[in-house]
Amino acid sequence: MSDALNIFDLEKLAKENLPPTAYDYYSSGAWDEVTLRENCNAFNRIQVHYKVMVDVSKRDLTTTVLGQKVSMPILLAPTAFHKLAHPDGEVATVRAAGASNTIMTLSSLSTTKVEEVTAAAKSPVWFQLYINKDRGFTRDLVARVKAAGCKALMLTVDTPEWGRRERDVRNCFHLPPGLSAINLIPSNERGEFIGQHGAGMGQAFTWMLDPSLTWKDVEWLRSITDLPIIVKGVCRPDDAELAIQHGVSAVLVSNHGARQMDTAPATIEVLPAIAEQVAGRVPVLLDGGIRRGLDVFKALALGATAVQIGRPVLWGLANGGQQGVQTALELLRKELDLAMALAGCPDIASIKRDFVKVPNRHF
Ligand SMILES: Cc1cc2nc3c(=O)[nH]c(=O)nc-3n(C[C@H](O)[C@H](O)[C@H](O)COP(=O)(O)O)c2cc1C
Ligand SMILES: CC(C)CC(=O)C(=O)O
Repeated sequence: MSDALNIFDLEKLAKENLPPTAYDYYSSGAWDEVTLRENCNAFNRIQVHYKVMVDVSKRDLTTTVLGQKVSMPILLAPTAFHKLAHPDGEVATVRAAGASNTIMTLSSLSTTKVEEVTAAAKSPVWFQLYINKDRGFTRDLVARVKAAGCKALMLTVDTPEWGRRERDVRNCFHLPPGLSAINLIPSNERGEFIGQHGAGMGQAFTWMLDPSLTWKDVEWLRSITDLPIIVKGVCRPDDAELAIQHGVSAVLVSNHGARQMDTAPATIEVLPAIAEQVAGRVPVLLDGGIRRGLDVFKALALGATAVQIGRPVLWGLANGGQQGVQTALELLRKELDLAMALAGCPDIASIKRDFVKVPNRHF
Protein backbone atom coordinates (compact mmCIF):
# COMPACT_ATOMS: atom_id res chain seq x y z
CA MET A 1 0.00 0.00 0.00
CA SER A 2 1.24 3.44 -0.74
CA ASP A 3 0.81 6.61 1.27
CA ALA A 4 -0.20 8.54 -1.81
CA LEU A 5 -2.77 11.25 -1.12
CA ASN A 6 -3.25 11.95 -4.77
CA ILE A 7 -2.09 11.05 -8.29
CA PHE A 8 0.88 13.44 -8.06
CA ASP A 9 2.17 11.51 -5.03
CA LEU A 10 1.71 8.25 -6.95
CA GLU A 11 3.78 9.63 -9.82
CA LYS A 12 6.61 10.60 -7.44
CA LEU A 13 6.63 7.09 -5.98
CA ALA A 14 6.52 5.55 -9.45
CA LYS A 15 9.50 7.62 -10.50
CA GLU A 16 11.45 6.18 -7.58
CA ASN A 17 10.43 2.61 -8.46
CA LEU A 18 10.85 2.63 -12.22
CA PRO A 19 14.07 2.44 -14.27
CA PRO A 20 14.65 6.03 -15.52
CA THR A 21 14.17 5.03 -19.17
CA ALA A 22 10.77 3.47 -18.40
CA TYR A 23 9.69 6.52 -16.39
CA ASP A 24 10.75 8.76 -19.29
CA TYR A 25 8.88 6.58 -21.79
CA TYR A 26 5.65 6.75 -19.76
CA SER A 27 5.83 10.39 -18.80
CA SER A 28 7.15 12.04 -21.94
CA GLY A 29 5.32 14.04 -24.57
CA ALA A 30 6.23 15.12 -28.08
CA TRP A 31 8.89 17.72 -28.89
CA ASP A 32 8.87 20.57 -26.35
CA GLU A 33 6.07 19.02 -24.29
CA VAL A 34 3.99 22.20 -24.46
CA THR A 35 0.75 20.25 -24.86
CA LEU A 36 1.82 17.84 -22.13
CA ARG A 37 1.82 20.72 -19.64
CA GLU A 38 -1.27 22.32 -21.17
CA ASN A 39 -3.40 19.17 -20.88
CA CYS A 40 -3.14 19.53 -17.10
CA ASN A 41 -2.87 23.31 -16.75
CA ALA A 42 -6.01 23.99 -18.78
CA PHE A 43 -8.14 22.19 -16.19
CA ASN A 44 -6.91 24.59 -13.50
CA ARG A 45 -8.07 27.63 -15.46
CA ILE A 46 -11.68 26.42 -15.46
CA GLN A 47 -13.77 27.75 -12.61
CA VAL A 48 -16.43 25.76 -10.81
CA HIS A 49 -19.61 27.70 -10.06
CA TYR A 50 -21.04 25.48 -7.34
CA LYS A 51 -24.57 25.42 -5.97
CA VAL A 52 -25.45 25.39 -2.28
CA MET A 53 -28.33 23.94 -0.27
CA VAL A 54 -28.81 20.88 -2.44
CA ASP A 55 -29.35 17.53 -0.71
CA VAL A 56 -26.15 15.65 -1.50
CA SER A 57 -26.39 13.22 1.41
CA LYS A 58 -26.68 10.34 -1.09
CA ARG A 59 -24.45 10.41 -4.12
CA ASP A 60 -24.48 8.17 -7.17
CA LEU A 61 -21.45 8.09 -9.48
CA THR A 62 -22.71 5.28 -11.69
CA THR A 63 -23.26 5.87 -15.38
CA THR A 64 -23.60 4.00 -18.66
CA VAL A 65 -21.12 4.12 -21.52
CA LEU A 66 -22.03 2.44 -24.82
CA GLY A 67 -24.66 0.43 -23.01
CA GLN A 68 -22.22 -0.75 -20.35
CA LYS A 69 -22.89 0.21 -16.76
CA VAL A 70 -19.85 1.43 -14.83
CA SER A 71 -19.45 2.46 -11.19
CA MET A 72 -18.01 5.84 -12.18
CA PRO A 73 -17.33 7.83 -15.37
CA ILE A 74 -13.59 7.08 -15.21
CA LEU A 75 -12.24 4.48 -17.65
CA LEU A 76 -8.72 3.16 -18.26
CA ALA A 77 -7.10 4.50 -21.45
CA PRO A 78 -5.06 2.16 -23.64
CA THR A 79 -1.38 2.45 -22.82
CA ALA A 80 1.41 0.26 -24.13
CA PHE A 81 3.78 -2.08 -22.30
CA HIS A 82 2.38 -2.53 -18.77
CA LYS A 83 4.99 -5.16 -17.89
CA LEU A 84 7.58 -2.38 -17.89
CA ALA A 85 5.84 -1.12 -14.72
CA HIS A 86 5.03 -4.43 -13.03
CA PRO A 87 5.59 -8.11 -13.88
CA ASP A 88 1.82 -8.78 -13.75
CA GLY A 89 1.36 -6.14 -16.46
CA GLU A 90 -2.03 -5.84 -18.13
CA VAL A 91 -3.51 -8.67 -16.03
CA ALA A 92 -2.97 -6.57 -12.91
CA THR A 93 -4.56 -3.60 -14.64
CA VAL A 94 -7.65 -5.46 -15.81
CA ARG A 95 -8.14 -6.97 -12.35
CA ALA A 96 -8.06 -3.47 -10.86
CA ALA A 97 -10.57 -2.27 -13.47
CA GLY A 98 -12.81 -5.18 -12.50
CA ALA A 99 -12.48 -4.48 -8.78
CA SER A 100 -13.44 -0.84 -9.42
CA ASN A 101 -16.16 -1.90 -11.85
CA THR A 102 -15.06 0.14 -14.81
CA ILE A 103 -13.87 -0.44 -18.39
CA MET A 104 -10.27 -1.01 -19.50
CA THR A 105 -9.21 -0.53 -23.09
CA LEU A 106 -6.31 -2.84 -23.90
CA SER A 107 -3.56 -1.34 -26.08
CA SER A 108 -2.58 -2.99 -29.34
CA LEU A 109 0.90 -2.79 -27.84
CA SER A 110 0.12 -4.76 -24.70
CA THR A 111 2.77 -7.02 -23.24
CA THR A 112 0.14 -9.65 -22.40
CA LYS A 113 -1.99 -11.69 -24.82
CA VAL A 114 -5.50 -10.36 -25.24
CA GLU A 115 -6.98 -13.76 -24.30
CA GLU A 116 -5.11 -13.73 -20.97
CA VAL A 117 -6.39 -10.25 -20.22
CA THR A 118 -10.04 -10.97 -21.00
CA ALA A 119 -9.83 -14.23 -19.01
CA ALA A 120 -8.85 -12.18 -15.93
CA ALA A 121 -11.50 -9.50 -16.56
CA LYS A 122 -14.51 -8.93 -14.32
CA SER A 123 -15.74 -5.90 -16.27
CA PRO A 124 -15.84 -5.08 -20.00
CA VAL A 125 -12.60 -4.85 -21.97
CA TRP A 126 -12.35 -2.79 -25.14
CA PHE A 127 -9.48 -3.13 -27.63
CA GLN A 128 -7.45 -0.25 -29.06
CA LEU A 129 -6.61 -0.75 -32.70
CA TYR A 130 -4.22 0.67 -35.27
CA ILE A 131 -5.21 -0.19 -38.82
CA ASN A 132 -2.17 -1.91 -40.27
CA LYS A 133 -0.96 -1.47 -43.85
CA ASP A 134 -1.62 -5.17 -44.08
CA ARG A 135 -5.43 -5.16 -43.90
CA GLY A 136 -5.47 -8.95 -43.65
CA PHE A 137 -3.50 -8.68 -40.41
CA THR A 138 -5.96 -6.11 -39.06
CA ARG A 139 -8.93 -8.27 -40.09
CA ASP A 140 -7.46 -11.28 -38.25
CA LEU A 141 -6.67 -9.20 -35.16
CA VAL A 142 -10.22 -7.80 -35.05
CA ALA A 143 -11.66 -11.32 -35.29
CA ARG A 144 -9.25 -12.49 -32.61
CA VAL A 145 -10.10 -9.75 -30.10
CA LYS A 146 -13.81 -10.25 -30.66
CA ALA A 147 -13.41 -13.99 -30.06
CA ALA A 148 -11.45 -13.15 -26.91
CA GLY A 149 -14.48 -11.23 -25.64
CA CYS A 150 -13.58 -7.56 -26.23
CA LYS A 151 -16.76 -5.46 -26.36
CA ALA A 152 -15.69 -2.50 -28.53
CA LEU A 153 -12.87 -1.30 -30.78
CA MET A 154 -11.13 1.96 -30.07
CA LEU A 155 -9.57 3.06 -33.35
CA THR A 156 -6.66 5.45 -32.84
CA VAL A 157 -6.60 8.03 -35.64
CA ASP A 158 -3.99 10.55 -34.53
CA THR A 159 -0.99 8.44 -35.43
CA PRO A 160 -0.10 8.48 -39.15
CA GLU A 161 3.47 8.50 -37.82
CA TRP A 162 4.76 8.35 -34.28
CA GLY A 163 5.20 11.70 -32.60
CA ARG A 164 8.78 12.41 -31.64
CA ARG A 165 9.40 11.98 -27.94
CA GLU A 166 12.95 13.20 -27.62
CA ARG A 167 13.53 11.68 -24.19
CA ASP A 168 13.01 8.23 -25.73
CA VAL A 169 15.30 9.04 -28.63
CA ARG A 170 18.03 10.21 -26.23
CA ASN A 171 17.58 7.12 -24.06
CA CYS A 172 17.56 4.86 -27.10
CA PHE A 173 14.49 3.38 -25.45
CA HIS A 174 13.64 -0.23 -26.24
CA LEU A 175 11.88 -3.10 -24.52
CA PRO A 176 14.01 -5.23 -22.22
CA PRO A 177 14.55 -8.88 -23.18
CA GLY A 178 11.51 -11.01 -22.48
CA LEU A 179 8.95 -8.27 -23.19
CA SER A 180 7.27 -7.73 -26.53
CA ALA A 181 4.12 -6.44 -28.19
CA ILE A 182 2.91 -9.99 -27.99
CA ASN A 183 -0.42 -9.63 -29.80
CA LEU A 184 1.34 -8.38 -32.91
CA ILE A 185 4.04 -10.97 -33.17
CA PRO A 186 2.51 -13.21 -35.84
CA SER A 187 2.72 -10.39 -38.34
CA ASN A 188 6.34 -9.55 -37.65
CA GLU A 189 7.96 -10.87 -40.77
CA ARG A 190 11.44 -10.59 -39.36
CA GLY A 191 10.45 -12.93 -36.56
CA GLU A 192 12.01 -10.65 -33.97
CA PHE A 193 10.50 -9.70 -30.70
CA ILE A 194 9.01 -6.44 -31.84
CA GLY A 195 10.48 -3.45 -30.16
CA GLN A 196 13.65 -4.92 -28.80
CA HIS A 197 15.92 -3.44 -31.40
CA GLY A 198 14.53 0.07 -31.66
CA ALA A 199 16.54 3.20 -31.19
CA GLY A 200 13.67 5.34 -29.95
CA MET A 201 10.58 3.16 -29.90
CA GLY A 202 8.79 4.78 -32.82
CA GLN A 203 11.13 3.23 -35.40
CA ALA A 204 10.51 -0.29 -34.17
CA PHE A 205 6.76 0.10 -34.58
CA THR A 206 6.44 2.16 -37.73
CA TRP A 207 5.55 -0.94 -39.73
CA MET A 208 2.24 -1.20 -37.90
CA LEU A 209 0.94 2.25 -38.88
CA ASP A 210 -0.63 3.26 -42.17
CA PRO A 211 -0.16 6.96 -43.00
CA SER A 212 -2.59 6.65 -45.92
CA LEU A 213 -5.65 6.12 -43.67
CA THR A 214 -8.79 8.18 -44.35
CA TRP A 215 -12.38 8.09 -43.12
CA LYS A 216 -13.10 5.48 -45.81
CA ASP A 217 -11.08 3.05 -43.72
CA VAL A 218 -13.52 3.51 -40.84
CA GLU A 219 -16.24 2.28 -43.20
CA TRP A 220 -14.04 -0.66 -44.12
CA LEU A 221 -13.57 -1.44 -40.43
CA ARG A 222 -17.31 -1.27 -39.89
CA SER A 223 -17.79 -3.67 -42.79
CA ILE A 224 -15.64 -6.34 -41.16
CA THR A 225 -17.00 -6.20 -37.60
CA ASP A 226 -20.18 -5.60 -35.66
CA LEU A 227 -18.29 -4.33 -32.63
CA PRO A 228 -18.97 -0.68 -31.78
CA ILE A 229 -16.18 1.61 -32.98
CA ILE A 230 -14.92 4.50 -30.87
CA VAL A 231 -12.70 6.87 -32.77
CA LYS A 232 -9.77 8.06 -30.61
CA GLY A 233 -7.82 11.21 -31.24
CA VAL A 234 -10.38 13.75 -32.47
CA CYS A 235 -9.63 17.38 -31.56
CA ARG A 236 -11.85 19.36 -33.96
CA PRO A 237 -15.63 19.64 -34.34
CA ASP A 238 -15.45 19.04 -38.12
CA ASP A 239 -13.56 15.79 -37.58
CA ALA A 240 -16.13 14.74 -34.98
CA GLU A 241 -18.83 15.39 -37.58
CA LEU A 242 -17.00 13.28 -40.17
CA ALA A 243 -16.56 10.50 -37.63
CA ILE A 244 -20.32 10.44 -37.02
CA GLN A 245 -21.05 10.53 -40.73
CA HIS A 246 -18.84 7.46 -41.10
CA GLY A 247 -20.84 5.59 -38.52
CA VAL A 248 -18.79 5.56 -35.33
CA SER A 249 -20.46 4.71 -32.04
CA ALA A 250 -18.52 7.25 -29.96
CA VAL A 251 -15.97 10.04 -30.32
CA LEU A 252 -12.99 10.24 -27.99
CA VAL A 253 -11.46 13.70 -27.68
CA SER A 254 -7.77 12.96 -27.21
CA ASN A 255 -4.36 14.24 -28.25
CA HIS A 256 -2.73 10.94 -27.31
CA GLY A 257 -1.60 12.30 -23.98
CA ALA A 258 0.37 15.02 -25.83
CA ARG A 259 2.62 12.42 -27.46
CA GLN A 260 1.78 13.22 -31.08
CA MET A 261 1.31 16.86 -32.22
CA ASP A 262 2.95 19.31 -29.85
CA THR A 263 1.20 22.66 -29.26
CA ALA A 264 -2.12 21.00 -30.03
CA PRO A 265 -4.70 22.47 -27.66
CA ALA A 266 -5.47 20.85 -24.35
CA THR A 267 -8.28 18.37 -24.87
CA ILE A 268 -10.50 20.02 -22.24
CA GLU A 269 -10.32 23.26 -24.24
CA VAL A 270 -11.68 21.73 -27.43
CA LEU A 271 -14.26 19.55 -25.69
CA PRO A 272 -17.08 22.16 -25.50
CA ALA A 273 -17.10 22.89 -29.22
CA ILE A 274 -16.92 19.21 -30.09
CA ALA A 275 -19.72 18.31 -27.67
CA GLU A 276 -21.87 21.07 -29.20
CA GLN A 277 -21.22 19.73 -32.69
CA VAL A 278 -21.98 16.14 -31.68
CA ALA A 279 -25.12 17.33 -29.88
CA GLY A 280 -25.84 14.04 -28.14
CA ARG A 281 -25.90 11.89 -31.30
CA VAL A 282 -23.13 9.65 -29.90
CA PRO A 283 -21.29 9.70 -26.56
CA VAL A 284 -18.26 11.99 -26.35
CA LEU A 285 -15.36 10.76 -24.22
CA LEU A 286 -12.21 12.65 -23.27
CA ASP A 287 -8.69 11.88 -22.13
CA GLY A 288 -5.54 13.89 -21.46
CA GLY A 289 -4.34 15.47 -18.25
CA ILE A 290 -6.95 14.11 -15.85
CA ARG A 291 -5.16 14.07 -12.50
CA ARG A 292 -7.97 15.00 -10.09
CA GLY A 293 -11.54 13.90 -9.63
CA LEU A 294 -12.35 17.57 -10.02
CA ASP A 295 -10.98 17.40 -13.59
CA VAL A 296 -13.50 14.63 -14.27
CA PHE A 297 -16.28 16.84 -12.94
CA LYS A 298 -15.22 19.63 -15.33
CA ALA A 299 -15.07 17.30 -18.33
CA LEU A 300 -18.58 15.99 -17.60
CA ALA A 301 -19.91 19.53 -17.20
CA LEU A 302 -18.43 20.40 -20.60
CA GLY A 303 -20.15 17.52 -22.35
CA ALA A 304 -18.16 14.31 -21.81
CA THR A 305 -20.04 11.13 -20.95
CA ALA A 306 -16.91 9.73 -19.31
CA VAL A 307 -13.15 10.24 -19.23
CA GLN A 308 -10.15 7.98 -19.56
CA ILE A 309 -6.93 8.09 -17.58
CA GLY A 310 -3.60 7.04 -19.07
CA ARG A 311 -0.53 7.83 -16.99
CA PRO A 312 -2.28 7.68 -13.58
CA VAL A 313 -2.86 3.95 -14.23
CA LEU A 314 0.82 3.45 -15.00
CA TRP A 315 1.87 5.29 -11.83
CA GLY A 316 -0.42 3.00 -9.88
CA LEU A 317 0.89 -0.10 -11.64
CA ALA A 318 4.45 0.86 -10.72
CA ASN A 319 3.33 0.99 -7.06
CA GLY A 320 2.33 -2.60 -6.39
CA GLY A 321 0.56 -3.76 -9.55
CA GLN A 322 -3.19 -4.36 -9.21
CA GLN A 323 -3.37 -2.76 -5.76
CA GLY A 324 -1.62 0.38 -7.02
CA VAL A 325 -3.97 0.74 -10.00
CA GLN A 326 -6.90 0.36 -7.61
CA THR A 327 -5.37 3.08 -5.45
CA ALA A 328 -5.24 5.42 -8.46
CA LEU A 329 -8.84 4.65 -9.41
CA GLU A 330 -10.17 4.97 -5.88
CA LEU A 331 -8.31 8.26 -5.25
CA LEU A 332 -10.00 9.72 -8.32
CA ARG A 333 -13.37 8.24 -7.39
CA LYS A 334 -13.23 9.82 -3.92
CA GLU A 335 -12.19 13.18 -5.34
CA LEU A 336 -15.02 13.13 -7.88
CA ASP A 337 -17.48 12.17 -5.16
CA LEU A 338 -16.32 15.07 -2.98
CA ALA A 339 -16.36 17.49 -5.93
CA MET A 340 -19.97 16.49 -6.65
CA ALA A 341 -20.93 17.05 -3.01
CA LEU A 342 -19.27 20.47 -2.90
CA ALA A 343 -20.84 21.48 -6.22
CA GLY A 344 -24.36 20.40 -5.25
CA CYS A 345 -24.58 17.47 -7.66
CA PRO A 346 -25.95 14.23 -6.19
CA ASP A 347 -25.58 12.27 -9.42
CA ILE A 348 -23.86 12.34 -12.80
CA ALA A 349 -26.92 13.63 -14.65
CA SER A 350 -27.00 16.74 -12.45
CA ILE A 351 -23.51 17.86 -13.57
CA LYS A 352 -24.52 20.51 -16.12
CA ARG A 353 -22.75 23.03 -18.35
CA ASP A 354 -23.47 26.02 -16.09
CA PHE A 355 -21.32 24.63 -13.28
CA VAL A 356 -18.14 25.65 -15.09
CA LYS A 357 -16.75 28.70 -16.78
CA VAL A 358 -14.05 28.35 -19.44
CA PRO A 359 -11.76 31.37 -19.91
CA ASN A 360 -11.04 31.11 -23.63
CA ARG A 361 -12.79 28.90 -26.12
CA HIS A 362 -11.15 27.42 -29.19
CA PHE A 363 -12.92 27.38 -32.58
C1 LIG B 1 3.05 5.41 -21.99
C2 LIG B 1 1.85 5.65 -22.87
C3 LIG B 1 1.54 4.71 -23.85
C4 LIG B 1 0.42 4.91 -24.65
N1 LIG B 1 0.09 3.94 -25.55
C5 LIG B 1 -0.98 4.11 -26.33
C6 LIG B 1 -1.35 3.11 -27.25
O1 LIG B 1 -0.74 2.05 -27.33
N2 LIG B 1 -2.43 3.36 -28.04
C7 LIG B 1 -3.14 4.52 -27.96
O2 LIG B 1 -4.11 4.71 -28.71
N3 LIG B 1 -2.83 5.47 -27.07
C8 LIG B 1 -1.77 5.29 -26.25
N4 LIG B 1 -1.46 6.26 -25.34
C9 LIG B 1 -2.35 7.42 -25.15
C10 LIG B 1 -3.43 7.13 -24.08
O3 LIG B 1 -4.38 6.22 -24.57
C11 LIG B 1 -4.18 8.41 -23.65
O4 LIG B 1 -4.66 9.06 -24.80
C12 LIG B 1 -3.33 9.36 -22.83
O5 LIG B 1 -2.42 8.67 -22.02
C13 LIG B 1 -4.24 10.24 -21.97
O6 LIG B 1 -3.51 11.20 -21.31
P1 LIG B 1 -3.01 11.09 -19.79
O7 LIG B 1 -1.84 10.14 -19.80
O8 LIG B 1 -2.60 12.48 -19.49
O9 LIG B 1 -4.14 10.58 -18.96
C14 LIG B 1 -0.35 6.08 -24.51
C15 LIG B 1 -0.03 7.02 -23.53
C16 LIG B 1 1.05 6.80 -22.71
C17 LIG B 1 1.37 7.82 -21.64
C1 LIG C 1 5.19 2.10 -29.67
C2 LIG C 1 5.04 3.35 -28.84
C3 LIG C 1 5.59 4.51 -29.58
C4 LIG C 1 3.59 3.51 -28.37
C5 LIG C 1 3.34 4.71 -27.53
O1 LIG C 1 4.13 5.08 -26.69
C6 LIG C 1 2.15 5.53 -27.72
O2 LIG C 1 1.18 5.08 -28.35
O3 LIG C 1 2.13 6.67 -27.22
